[in-house]
Order: sequence, then structure tokens, then C-alpha cells
Amino acid sequence: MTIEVSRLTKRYGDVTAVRDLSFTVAPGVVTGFLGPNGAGKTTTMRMMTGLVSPTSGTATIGGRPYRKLARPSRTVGAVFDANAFHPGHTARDHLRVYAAMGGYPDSRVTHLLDLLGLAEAADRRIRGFSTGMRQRLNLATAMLGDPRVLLLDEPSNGLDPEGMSWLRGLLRRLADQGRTVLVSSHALSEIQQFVDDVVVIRRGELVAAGPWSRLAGPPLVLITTPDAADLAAALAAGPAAQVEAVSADRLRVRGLDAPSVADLAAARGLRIHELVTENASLEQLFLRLTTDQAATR
Ligand SMILES: Nc1ncnc2c1ncn2[C@@H]1O[C@H](COP(=O)(O)OP(=O)(O)OP(=O)(O)O)[C@@H](O)[C@H]1O
Repeated sequence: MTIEVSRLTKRYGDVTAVRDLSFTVAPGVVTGFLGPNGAGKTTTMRMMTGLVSPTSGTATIGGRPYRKLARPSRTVGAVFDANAFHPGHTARDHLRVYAAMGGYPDSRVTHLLDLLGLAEAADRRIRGFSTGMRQRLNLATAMLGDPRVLLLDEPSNGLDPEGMSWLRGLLRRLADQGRTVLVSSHALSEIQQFVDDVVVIRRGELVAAGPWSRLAGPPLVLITTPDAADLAAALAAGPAAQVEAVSADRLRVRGLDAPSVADLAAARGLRIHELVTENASLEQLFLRLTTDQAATR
């Protein structure tokens, strides 16, 4: 179930929330949907589910617009508002209401309460729930119909480190089952741990899309060695793309991973005191992509 966004535009009066936006979201991976506040992420995700009508362009899921899907809630599970609950309901009540609307059995409710770590809190009123528990309940609601596609708007908001690690595991499993998982976020350092692909937008327009590993570029390896000059010469003569001397005993290499650097040094009898791999962070990439050139001049 691929999501295909094609030349999507949404205008609210004078405000163009989304402008001529095209990208695809593949099944089997977790895709991060990133952009500064007001970039148009929520509007785009709402257009995917037919909650907002596009001014022009299309968003399809498995080749069809949301409204033309045979059983929408069995195909697409979406989480938008983290607080769309009746505060006096218990978690179990809440899920039962949605299960009844979708025609899902009670056993599904029990299964999801377990799966999302809410079994103990199932019979407590939502009013007393933490943000993290509300996020879990939201996910449970989206997953009632065992959908092939999950659209999650800021699901990591309000999660503590343990909750983040749990969410990462859950999204990974869902993607490994072949589902299509689109997750919007502004918490880049957190989301970096679990996205395979990214789509970056700014002011409603596409800035970059593709596998994170490709957008990030090859990692850098920082080497501390008392044999810097000899090692630099050996690396430069070999397959490394770039070798830079940082100081008398430190080199920075791009285009060769740490084990290859260590093997090459061993083969030449050169000493290495430290090897550190530096991956570009999603935050660095994001800032580079979304910083307004004009504003920084
Ligand atoms: N119903 C609406 N009426 C008028 N303007 C709207 C409406 N919904 C969104 N907008 C405007 O469209 C733009 C994009 O908003 P949107 O909520 O999609 O961005 P976002 O990337 O999800 O931002 P955030 O991360 O802050 O939620 C903003 O300028 C917003 O003010």
C-alpha cells in the first residue's frame, strides 16, 4: 500500500498551506514527515484521509483516494488529535466505542490494550492519563482495524525515554510486517532513531525526500593516531574519498568505514589510538534544508 501524493495544493483564503507537493511513502519502512511549525504536515495528512479537501492535486493510498477505499478504517489508521477523548471514559470504554463503530470484536480491544501497554490502566478514567498514555490509547484506536497504513501526527509528543524506545520498537515491528508507516514529528533527534525514509517540507513545499541514509551521506570517521602522516598517505592512495588532517595526530576520513580504516592501518603496521564514526544528524540535515537562505544573510 503505497501512499502517493501528487501535485497537492491547499489554500485557505490567502494562506497556501500546501503548494504543489508530490512524494511517495513506501510500505515496509518507517517514513518521517518533517517540517517546521506551520509547514503543512497536518494539512497534508488530513488530505490523505479525506478530512480536508485539496484545492488541487491528489493523495491516494494503494492507488485510490481515501474515500474510494472499500473499508477505509481497515486500510488506514490515523492519529491526529492527542486529546480527542471523553475524559470520563476509561481506556476500555473508549476503544469499545470505536470498535463498535468499526464492527470489531471485543477481543480486539483486549488485545490492543495489552499490545500498547495499557492493560493495567484499562479501567481507569482517561482524565487522569499522562500524555504518554493518551498517545498509546490513540495508537490503539488507530490500530483497531489492523490497518495496512498508519498515519501518525506527532505520536512521540509527550513520551518519556522509555516510551520513545517502546514506540520505536512498535513502529519497527509494524513496518517489518509490511505496513506503510508515516510519522510526522518536530523532535528530530528522537525520530532519527527510527526512521528509514524522510520527507521534509517547508512552507508547504517539498524540500527533500528519500532514504535517510542517502540524504545523510556517508559517515565520517575520526582517527587519532601517532602515525597521522603515514596513515593519511596510505588512505589517500587507497579507496577513501577524502582525507583531512584535523591536527598533528588526528585525521578525518569520508568514504571509508571504521573497520576498513583499522584494517588498512594494521596492514601497514600503523598505530591507531582511537576511531570514532560520526553520522550526520537529522537535525543538521533538517537545518541545512529548511533554513531560509534570505533570512540568514
Ligand atoms: N483550517 C485552516 N484555516 C486557515 N489556515 C489554516 C487551516 N489549517 C491550517 N492552516 C494554515 O496552514 C499552514 C499549515 O498548517 P499545518 O497545521 O498543516 O502545519 P504543520 O506543519 O502541521 O504545523 P505544526 O507542526 O505547527 O502542527 C499554517 O500556516 C496554518 O496556519
